[in-house]
Amino acid sequence: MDNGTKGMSRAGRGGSRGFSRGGARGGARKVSQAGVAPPEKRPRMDIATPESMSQFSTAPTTPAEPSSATPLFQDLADQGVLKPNLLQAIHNNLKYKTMTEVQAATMGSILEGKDCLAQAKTGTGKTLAFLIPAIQTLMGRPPTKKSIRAIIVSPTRELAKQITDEARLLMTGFNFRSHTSIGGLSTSKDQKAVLTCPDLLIATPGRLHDHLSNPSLKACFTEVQFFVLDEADQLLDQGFSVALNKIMALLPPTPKRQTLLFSATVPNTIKQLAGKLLRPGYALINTINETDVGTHERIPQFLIHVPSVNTVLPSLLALIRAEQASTDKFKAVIFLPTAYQTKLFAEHFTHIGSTLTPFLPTYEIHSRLSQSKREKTADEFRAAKTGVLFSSDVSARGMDFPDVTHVIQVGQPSNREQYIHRLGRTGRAGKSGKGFLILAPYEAAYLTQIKDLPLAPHTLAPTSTDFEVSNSAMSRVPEQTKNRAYSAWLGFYKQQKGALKPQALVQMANEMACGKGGFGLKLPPLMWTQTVGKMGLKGVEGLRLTKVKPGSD
Ligand SMILES: Nc1ncnc2c1ncn2[C@@H]1O[C@H](COP(=O)(O)OP(=O)(O)OP(=O)(O)O)[C@@H](O)[C@H]1O
Repeated sequence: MDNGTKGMSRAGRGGSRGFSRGGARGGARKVSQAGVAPPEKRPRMDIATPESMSQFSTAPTTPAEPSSATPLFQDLADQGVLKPNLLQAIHNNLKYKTMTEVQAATMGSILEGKDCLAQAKTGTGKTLAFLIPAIQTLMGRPPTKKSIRAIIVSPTRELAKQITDEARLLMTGFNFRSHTSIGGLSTSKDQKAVLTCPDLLIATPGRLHDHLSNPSLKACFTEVQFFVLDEADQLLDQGFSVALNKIMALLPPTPKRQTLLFSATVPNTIKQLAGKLLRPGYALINTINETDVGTHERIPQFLIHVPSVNTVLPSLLALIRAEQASTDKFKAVIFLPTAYQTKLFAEHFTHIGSTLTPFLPTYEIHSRLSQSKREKTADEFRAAKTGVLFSSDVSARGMDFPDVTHVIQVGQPSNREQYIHRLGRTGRAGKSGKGFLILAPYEAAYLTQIKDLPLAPHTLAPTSTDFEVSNSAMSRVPEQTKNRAYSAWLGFYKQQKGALKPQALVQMANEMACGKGGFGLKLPPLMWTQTVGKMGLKGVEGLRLTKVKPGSD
């Protein structure tokens, strides 16, 4: 538990960054230059009716149209919708004067009390678009009982912490308390903090559900006035939907509670669901033109097809070398499909980064690390001028690491949306960036999911030195890491649409485990029979089985 006047590290660093090279501000300026922007350039906004729920309307009817040449936070204060002391806090604590396009498009409606489903590209300031109205809610009608008044739900722990930092910075000078409730932290400490009814609670779904179902904490949730799902499509999707449904059912019903859904990607299924969660008359706002794709034009995207599973690592090395040479401050996020592959790639690169000139430090974030380690690494990478962060999807959404020059996705993302969010870790707040996707032949089916996105083919031939350096680094990676990465690889690819048949999949995994350019093992790792059964690979030739659970011998 912290008071709102403390702890402002991340957002403070981001506080003076502007949208100087186009991007969101450029977009917003287009709206206002002509007084009223041409229809295709305007954010699509509508007041939803049940009939209009399945699509975003083109009718710009909300009062959030910017009124000056560049939409300013001051405009909202002049219209009487933003409180003057909150405007001061935005100016003084965040140092922002200009609204981004999504902020200009949504905040009028939200500050007037409407529910909202908002879609805007990655890195365009959606967090403040819901945080500012959240804080204004805290400044308004006091609750009749002591209660948490605003809740923000985030799919990942790191994002929850980041939102808390930004909220605390904005709340500096106000007497509000916030608390972050996330998995991986002491439950009893967390419960004690929740029991004091902080004004603003930022939580991950599992922990929030635990609190809501705890009778001793029930009283703290009686007057929640403001409820946000950040990365709403992910929260309402299969993995989280059960927890989310329970959360919604446990929150005391009140017609006065405002609910907001925000994301850079909103598939149609989620638009339909929104109708059930939001009150009638909610605002649908989409700042992405119908003809546009969900990625930024200024981030060139490249596709690298590697010829085999054992050219992935040397190709990645060749790519890092080439791209490092092309920029002063190479700062990359490299996404892998699973936690254990992330660990393997990070341990492998640790032995390489130190040999490069200039030295490239390695960072690693995934769910197999302790929460404190995850947070420490996120903070270190945020502050880093250069380096390579190997990450699983825990950093795919929302994370705002400053000045990331490259996003490299190694292996297929779990779906189309995840590709867009991962790419969005670069080119944020109007900055430039570059994206690469490295696919092996067995991943070709994934391309149908992103066929409309502008990926240009990129050829890359790793040299014999790349192979040598990669193999030598791999020989120093502990065998346990390789064994786990092998099993995780099989588990991930077995589940993917258009995956190889089981026999071919195991053969590919074995090639990776023992082939040159791969893990360099003498034999494929032993697999626990129960794991093999769960993966649906029972009886597949080529697997080496053990009845002993790994790690228990
Ligand atoms: N009005 C503004 N002017 C300048 N910079 C801003 C403004 N609003 C937000 N930013 C900065 O823009 C960056 C991206 O914002 P934010 O993280 O909210 O993006 P997002 O749209 O939520 O991205 P994602 O879809 O990846 O979650 C942050 O560093 C934030 O501090």
